[in-house]
Amino acid sequence: MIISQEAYQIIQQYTFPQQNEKVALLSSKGRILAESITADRDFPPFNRVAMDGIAFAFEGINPAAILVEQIQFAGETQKQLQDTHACIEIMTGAILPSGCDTVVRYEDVIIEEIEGKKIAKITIPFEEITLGQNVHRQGSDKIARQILLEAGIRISPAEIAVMASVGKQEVQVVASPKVAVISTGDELVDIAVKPESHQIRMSNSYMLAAALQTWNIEAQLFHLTDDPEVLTEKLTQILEEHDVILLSGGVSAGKKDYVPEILAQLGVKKCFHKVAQKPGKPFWFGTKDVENNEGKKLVFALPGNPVSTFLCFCKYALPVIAQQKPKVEQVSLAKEVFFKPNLTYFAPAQVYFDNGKMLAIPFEGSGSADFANLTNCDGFVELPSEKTHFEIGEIVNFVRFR
Ligand SMILES: Nc1nc2c(c(=O)[nH]1)N[C@H]1C(S)=C(S)[C@@H](COP(=O)(O)OP(=O)(O)OC[C@H]3O[C@@H](n4cnc5c(N)ncnc54)[C@H](O)[C@@H]3O)O[C@H]1N2
Ligand code: MOO
Ligand SMILES: [Mg+2]
Repeated sequence: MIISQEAYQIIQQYTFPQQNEKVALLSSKGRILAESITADRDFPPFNRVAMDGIAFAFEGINPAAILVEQIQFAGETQKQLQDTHACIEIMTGAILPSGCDTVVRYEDVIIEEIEGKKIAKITIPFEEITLGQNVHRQGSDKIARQILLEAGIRISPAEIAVMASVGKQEVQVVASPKVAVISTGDELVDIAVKPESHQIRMSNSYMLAAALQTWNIEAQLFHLTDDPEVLTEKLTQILEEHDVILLSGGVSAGKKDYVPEILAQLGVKKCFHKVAQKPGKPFWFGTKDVENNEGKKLVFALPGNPVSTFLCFCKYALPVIAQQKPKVEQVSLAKEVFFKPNLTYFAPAQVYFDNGKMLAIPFEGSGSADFANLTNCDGFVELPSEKTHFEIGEIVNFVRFR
């Protein structure tokens, strides 16, 4: 049996077989960028006016009387200032007219009709105006051919905006793994079936598929009975067709817990079986080589008790599947916990903010089969194995699922 930190380290060494794919810009949200994105033109691409008002040449202007020559709207081609002492009315987003270098906003100007001419007068002290104000200079943010986004970053709406602005309609991203979620067990029926008194509906598959969906990863769902022939035949095929396999159930000490043995027979190399933790002690993990790829097929055989399944998925599997190192969150315990066994204890907990501090109330429920208890919780507090009493105010790690 290995400790939780070791199990985590072992799994993080691996990646599923890496491939890239091209997707429509909007479908790239949440994915990992597999190409670098360069600026096709300067940012902004022209001297962009930043305030509605008047534009003029700063040098030699008479703030008390400035002739308004015309208006330059956003989206119009660039206009030209004729008289260096005059101005052009200007709108935010317009290109700065040639001959102008400074913009004063409408709030600081009065424009009057005098003898059929429009005359602007600046109403604030001229010392408050600076040369070039309210002009977002061409190339002041980024310059053409500069790299805007490096390959390897995760795409959020901010990156989508940058890519849209350089005209990227399709984006090269790292392909999501092909994931199989497999429930095992003779006692399980699908949710469409009314269970007999000795049966239960399978909930683990739906829990895992839903968790993957939040990362835009689609999973194919399977149910296999506790029959060595069925397991062998189906797992052979599933292993061929998928990069990541998430099994639940059949990994403990039961007479029909065949999963580890059959995976080994199918060439999945065991990395470990059993982790010194509660829940999820019987967790099994292995890998299978893939030809011409550094990545490996990753097989997570999760213990069947739903809280164990979910903890092992959140703590160990999701970071590699989503290729996202979890943010290390720490919380302060708001309730004391006693836990005797020499195991890392992942206790379900609800978190809330108080005075800028994140507090966690452990909701231990009635154990690793009590998955309804998770609906009150946001994640698991990670309580180290070295201690048996965890006091109020103690700072511990938090594995978040909500
Ligand atoms: N003699 C021992 N017995 C058990 C040990 C042990 O160390 N020695 N470990 C216990 C622990 S801890 C766990 S966790 C479970 C893990 O068991 P398995 O991985 O073999 O899972 P199953 O036996 O197939 O099922 C356990 C439990 O979970 C329910 N289950 C399974 N799949 C689903 C599903 N898809 N949806 C909902 N519920 C599911 C299943 O009906 C069982 O009740 O073993 C202990 N035993
Ligand atoms: O891992 Mo088991 O979940 O302790 O019941
Ligand atoms: Mg079992």
